[in-house]
Order: sequence, then C-alpha cells, then structure tokens
Amino acid sequence: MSLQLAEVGLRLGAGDTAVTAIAEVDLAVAPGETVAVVGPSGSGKSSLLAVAGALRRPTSGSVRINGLVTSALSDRALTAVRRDHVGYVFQQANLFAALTVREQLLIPRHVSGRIGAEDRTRADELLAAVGLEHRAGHRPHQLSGGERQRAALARALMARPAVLLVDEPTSALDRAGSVRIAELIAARTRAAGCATLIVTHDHDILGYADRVHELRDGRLT
Ligand SMILES: Nc1ncnc2c1ncn2[C@@H]1O[C@H](COP(=O)(O)OP(=O)(O)OP(=O)(O)O)[C@@H](O)[C@H]1O
Repeated sequence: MSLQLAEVGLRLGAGDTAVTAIAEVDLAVAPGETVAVVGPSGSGKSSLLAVAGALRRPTSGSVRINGLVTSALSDRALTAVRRDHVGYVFQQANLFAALTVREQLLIPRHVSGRIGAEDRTRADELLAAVGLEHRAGHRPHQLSGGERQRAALARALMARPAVLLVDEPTSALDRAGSVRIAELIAARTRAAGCATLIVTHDHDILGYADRVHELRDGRLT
C-alpha cells in the first residue's frame, strides 16, 4: 500500500473550543488506485488530506506514506516526504501567475537541482497526457479553469509521487470540465501507479473512482 491510515484521529484547537476533526479513520490506497472521499462541508475532508499528506501530524493513529510512518519522522524528514513522495492538486490550481504552463512543471525541479533534458521530456509528455501541449507557453490567466486544473495535475505528477492528494478539483468547473479532470486523474493514476485520494462534494465525479467512502462528522464509512 502506498498510503495507509490506521485508526487516525485529529483534534484541532485547544481547551473548550477543541474539535475532533477526524476520528478512527482506517484507509488504505494501493498503487494505481483512485479513492474518493465525499462529505458535506465541515465533515473533515481538509483535515483528512492534511494528515494523509503529512501536512499535519495526527493526534492518534498512524499514517504511512510509501512505507514511511510519518509520526516517527523529524520535521525535516517530513518535509522531504512531502517533497519526494506526495503530489498535491488544490481546489484552485495554485499556479504561479508569472510562469508559463511548462515552467510550472519545471521550476520545482530547478529548486531541487538542475533541470535536465529528462525533466524537459517528462514535462512535455505529461502536458501531452493532460491535453495541454498546445498551451505549454501560456500563462495561467490565458487558460480556462479546467486547463489550469490539468496543468496542476501534470505539475503534481512531475516528481513521480507515490501518493497524489486532490482537494475538490472540480469546484470551479462546469460539468464537462469536471468529468474531464476526473477521468484524467483516474487515468494518470493508473499510468503512474500512484495512490490517489480525492476529497470532493461533487457526486458527478464519483463514478471515476475505484472506491468511494463517505465522511461524516470526521468518521469514514
Ligand atoms: N484550527 C481549527 N481549530 C478548531 N476547529 C477547527 C479548525 N480547523 C477546522 N476545524 C473544525 O474541524 C472540522 C473539520 O474541518 P475540515 O476543514 O476538515 O472540514 P471540511 O470537510 O474540509 O470542510 P469544507 O468542505 O467546508 O472545507 C470542522 O468542524 C471545523 O470547524
């Protein structure tokens, strides 16, 4: 399993205002598998993604990312896990306004070393895979919402993450754009062999997941 949560709980806040954001969550996602978690606002979806992606340490239970138990790691090691093993696609694509689509994929590589010919080839292959080869030189403001999300997906896959975490990918998209990104996420997950977890309240895209769980008051069903 590339992603494994065992009896994971997260409490947020302190004292009288402390809230149990998620409780006793057991979830395993295999390589190549897309799992969707659906739940209403406040059910704990963002909290689930935060612990699954090592952005937060769980209050109880254990999270395993590509075999590494996050609670056993130093802050420095956790940062490396996030960088090397986890890809994120956020609700708003979070692209850099000044960079072209192709640069969005390559600049993070530049930060962790030199950009090689292999990186450029991979960036072009990923852009083709998400149908953006003709937009490689465009900047985010020249793209549609769906194109931005597809660029964010390609960027997230650049580092060959073991785990891909996707937060409400369709919130800014129409039905056709939503279906397209959902199809692409599932297809690229199979091709890349990563373990993908999508949180969403969009029931239209659930059919593209291999498995669907419901989150209610922090508990998974
Ligand atoms: N820093 C915090 N301190 C205390 N409670 C918090 C904090 N952050 C979130 N919560 C609470 O934890 C619960 C889960 O929040 P979370 O953001 O994970 O839900 P969500 O399903 O992602 O919601 P949405 O779909 O509206 O983004 C909610 O009841 C929320 O009010």
